[in-house]
Amino acid sequence: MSSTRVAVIGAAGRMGGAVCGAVEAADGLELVGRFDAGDDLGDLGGADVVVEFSVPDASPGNVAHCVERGVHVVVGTTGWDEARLADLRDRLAGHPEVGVLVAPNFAVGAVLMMELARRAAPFFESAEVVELHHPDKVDAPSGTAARTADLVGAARAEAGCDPVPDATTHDPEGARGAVVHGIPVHSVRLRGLVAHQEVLLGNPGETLTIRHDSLDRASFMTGVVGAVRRVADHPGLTVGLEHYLGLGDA
Ligand SMILES: NC(=O)c1ccc[n+]([C@@H]2O[C@H](COP(=O)([O-])OP(=O)(O)OC[C@H]3O[C@@H](n4cnc5c(N)ncnc54)[C@H](O)[C@@H]3O)[C@@H](O)[C@H]2O)c1
Ligand SMILES: O=C(O)C1=N[C@H](C(=O)O)CCC1
Repeated sequence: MSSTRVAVIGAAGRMGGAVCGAVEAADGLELVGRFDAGDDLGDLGGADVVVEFSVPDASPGNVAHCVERGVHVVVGTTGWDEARLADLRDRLAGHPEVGVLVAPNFAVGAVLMMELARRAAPFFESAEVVELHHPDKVDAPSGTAARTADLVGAARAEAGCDPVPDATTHDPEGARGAVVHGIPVHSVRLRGLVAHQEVLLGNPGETLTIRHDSLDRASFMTGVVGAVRRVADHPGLTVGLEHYLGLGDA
């Protein structure tokens, strides 16, 4: 059987570099292109699948370039809000054979953390998300935290839960953090960290904390390589690796 040709966009970055190594080490995958800022993407090195880990403002244009050329894309870059996803869905309608996976986190433990939080949140009065990352990260809150808050907020709304209780009336410094889908989200940036998150759930007399730690970028590689192998079998847009793992809603 012939190998799958893979190109990486953002190849000079922390994730892109790790992905290039993982692709080179994987059976049945061949690394045919490394692209970074300022490069002409051209024919993408003849790739069947592109892995895209760049920056939020560049990612939609890079993905559009791939889709227009009929190339499947595995996207790890953050910043894919509803408006950007809607534009991508429209673009894919003209290329129904192309598969694109947009996943805020490729670590299996993080995927399970989000799924467990989604299921648990309607059983608790309070829910908050704390994400902790290395200080070279440019976006806040993290894509994982935003997605977690979205999933938790939607599950609570569907179950008819009240808003999370919060008596704060005076917060001149914004200490209560961002609010995503009704869920407070707090971002820590600390030298020494990689990528970590806690989902805090509370009821009278009890709390439940669901925590995930990526201690090394190796944690993302099994998910990325698995997605490269599967993306052609999932035409259209898929948001979240859980859908490739048999978890989550359709
Ligand atoms: N989904 C996941 O599992 C996961 C895991 C880690 C990081 N991320 C996300 O991946 C992205 C990259 O993270 P990182 O730590 O590798 O960042 P990084 O800054 O190390 O790498 C980003 C790379 O993108 C390049 N770049 C900038 N503009 C570009 C353009 N127009 N076209 C092509 N490349 C361009 C930069 O030069 C750089 O080499 C971030 O959005 C981050 O949040 C996602
Ligand atoms: O290191 C990063 O940057 C990460 N970004 C993703 C996010 O924003 O959720 C995934 C975790 C690591």
